[in-house]
Amino acid sequence: MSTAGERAEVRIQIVEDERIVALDLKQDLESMGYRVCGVAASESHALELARREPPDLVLMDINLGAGGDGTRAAKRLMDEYRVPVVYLTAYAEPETLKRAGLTAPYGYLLKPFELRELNATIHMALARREVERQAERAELRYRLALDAGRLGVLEFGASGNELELHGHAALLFEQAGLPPALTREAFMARLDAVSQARLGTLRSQPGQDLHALARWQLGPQRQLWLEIHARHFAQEARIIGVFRDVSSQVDSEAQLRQAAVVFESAADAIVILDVDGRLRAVNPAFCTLTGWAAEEVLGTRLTDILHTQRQTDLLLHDPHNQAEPRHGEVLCKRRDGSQFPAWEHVAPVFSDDGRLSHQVLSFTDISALRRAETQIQHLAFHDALTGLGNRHHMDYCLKQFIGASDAKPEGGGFALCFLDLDGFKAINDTLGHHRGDELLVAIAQRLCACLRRSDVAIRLGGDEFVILLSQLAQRDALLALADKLLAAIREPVQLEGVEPVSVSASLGLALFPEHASTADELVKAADTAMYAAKSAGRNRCEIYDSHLAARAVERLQIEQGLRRARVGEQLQLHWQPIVELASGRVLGAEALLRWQHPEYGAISPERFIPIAEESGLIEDIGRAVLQEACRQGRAWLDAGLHLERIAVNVSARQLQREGFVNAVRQALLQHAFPADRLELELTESALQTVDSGQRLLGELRRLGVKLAIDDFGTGFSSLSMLKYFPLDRLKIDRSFIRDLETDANDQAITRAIVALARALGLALTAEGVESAAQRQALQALGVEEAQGWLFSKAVPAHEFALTQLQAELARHLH
Ligand SMILES: Nc1nc2c(ncn2[C@@H]2O[C@H](COP(=O)(O)O[C@H]3[C@@H](O)[C@H](n4cnc5c(=O)[nH]c(N)nc54)O[C@@H]3COP(=O)(O)O)[C@@H](O)[C@H]2O)c(=O)[nH]1
Repeated sequence: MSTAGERAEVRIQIVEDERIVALDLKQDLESMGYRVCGVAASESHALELARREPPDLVLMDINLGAGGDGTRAAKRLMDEYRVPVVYLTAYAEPETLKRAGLTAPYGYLLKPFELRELNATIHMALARREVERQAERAELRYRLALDAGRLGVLEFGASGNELELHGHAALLFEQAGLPPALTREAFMARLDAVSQARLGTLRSQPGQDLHALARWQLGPQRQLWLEIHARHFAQEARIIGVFRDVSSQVDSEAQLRQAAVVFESAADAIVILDVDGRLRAVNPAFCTLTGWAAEEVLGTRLTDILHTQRQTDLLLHDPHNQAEPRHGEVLCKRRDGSQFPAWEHVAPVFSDDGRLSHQVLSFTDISALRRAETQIQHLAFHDALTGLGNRHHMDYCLKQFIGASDAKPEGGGFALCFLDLDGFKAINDTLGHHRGDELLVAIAQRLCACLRRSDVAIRLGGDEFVILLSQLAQRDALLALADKLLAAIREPVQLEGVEPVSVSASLGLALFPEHASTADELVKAADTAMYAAKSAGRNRCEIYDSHLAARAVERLQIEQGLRRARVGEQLQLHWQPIVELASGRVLGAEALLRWQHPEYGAISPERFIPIAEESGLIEDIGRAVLQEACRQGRAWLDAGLHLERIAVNVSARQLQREGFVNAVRQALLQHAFPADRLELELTESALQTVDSGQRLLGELRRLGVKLAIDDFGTGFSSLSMLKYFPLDRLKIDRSFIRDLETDANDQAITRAIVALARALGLALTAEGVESAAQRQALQALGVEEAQGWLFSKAVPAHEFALTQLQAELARHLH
């Protein structure tokens, strides 16, 4: 732009409808050193010239005749091209002056004027325009600053309630749904209390500045953070402030602070790597986990200090695969060289231009997890008590053994030994589960001591063990090992706080592939053989053969049949008389159970009673036997058959069952049978298995029933039990009676039992008397009562009653 001092530069446009006047004026101007850049005679021409080359000033005639209105042209030139206009006119009446005044002209010269007046007016106009231009530029800079900083401006008086808002303030209020025109109070009401107070105080502090970070309530759920810088301009008595929305900045800072806390206090190690893989920051957890101090590792490469070079570790840190977050297990090493497994997460950080700038790596030590997994794995495959393998382990090993055997048809066989402890339940029940567990652990150790490394010992549960014997298909070798195992198990075991105990075991052996083609078949075959060993008297080993399988099937059939059989139906009580030897009088009768199977006919109690005991069915059967015996006893009494007693066998399982005493009481009450005419026969071994035998027998005694020890002399119990248990009678086992007339030992034992019974005040009955010689021998030894086939086998109740009544009748007749 030209200035008045540099006239050659000042471009002036003339707008004059009278051509002569215009030319004169042009000459005058040029003579004064101005450049006339255009002469127009009309409104439109003037605008067209200005559009082509905007002048520094326009000298405008107001009345352009047909060319239009000079004031209208002046207004458009100012508005559209920011060109200052000076009116040169002959008119000065009020209406013209008013119209011209509305266009805010830069000068108004009445024609005729002198050139020096014109020159001075031009000078003043240009000078004013220059000042305005500077103000406009300042305004632009101010606008630009407001825009760039997204600043709002607020202005209010030291008194009063009006508020002016400029800049980006309006945008804010638009967001809040507020009208752009707000009162000062409405604005202040949304500020937090502290900022409200400070801004309020500023009104009474001319010349003071305020810088505040204020919370401004935008809506019920939303608030903005405003950074406000305000000043009290004393002269204007106004407060003007600029403010900007710094909410996202405040939020970011809060997030940064939170992130810093997370970084510092996280339990996971966190490492920040630059693009070269060098450590730029580590958190305290990193130092704790690895043993490195931060200053020792910053700047080093991660691979130099932390990771072992496993394949998975390398994959996680592949430089060609860094754009995606990734995680995986890695093996880390500590400062001292020790290693630990870790779960690592790597996340890339990108700069604004999308380039990878850093990587954030976090990891956590998963040693404890891995240890727990190993432990769980071990627990899943091992017995927690003994440490031997469990059923899963057996299944797994059997698969392996069978696979190896199939791969090597010649000589690849192996054996499976099924082992069940004899009498373990009694020990568990009498000494308690802790001692039972101790015993199992000791047995497991002994088994292992007998085995080779390639054999596998398993505890299936309870007192059942399985041993897989690799490449051992020779029967001799197997039996030798079985003997070794049996001997090892028999050795007394010292348990804590009690006398040493001895158990035996029953072993069943089956060979693969000789006896089975699958794992299940093999286990079943060995189980069958083990049962055979148990049935054959325990403490022995049986090798599987097909007969055993047949017996096992038979056993199963008996068990199934027993489940259906009922006392009084298929199961009937037979009665064997108990005789006074001197007179031959029948004193009583022993109830003996008989089973008439609808398909297989009569099944011996020696066969089905042990199965009923093993399966637990004896508990219900025994209860029914008691009921039936009492019912029958009552019926005989009512019929005039006055037996001194009836004897009923009671098995160990019945005694162990809770409520046995009640069951006896109920049977007696239900059938109104006198308690003192009922004698319960218990074996020595049954007594040993009952936890509190003394108490139990005491309760039975208090009911009034009699108690006899059956098969006396065959059990393992000590004689001291005779002293402790409240007994009434001993029944000499028939094994001592069989050869009594000829065998001096049997005589000596029987004599000793007679003496013992007398000394303890116990009654005595001999069992299994088959011959008159045996009867005499017993009488000679002082035995007064007996039973046996010599007198009668066990017979049905009606037959027994008939015989007794006939005998009584005969006695009466004599
Ligand atoms: N818990 C229960 N056990 C019972 C019950 N009924 C029987 N049993 C027990 O079954 C075993 C076998 O009994 P069984 O085949 O009846 O044998 C008994 C007699 O028949 C037999 N006996 C009797 N006299 C003679 C004889 O002169 N010679 C000879 N060879 N045998 C004879 O002895 C058995 C009597 O046994 P015991 O009980 O020991 O007196 C047997 O153990 C029965 O106890 C029942 O209801 N419950």
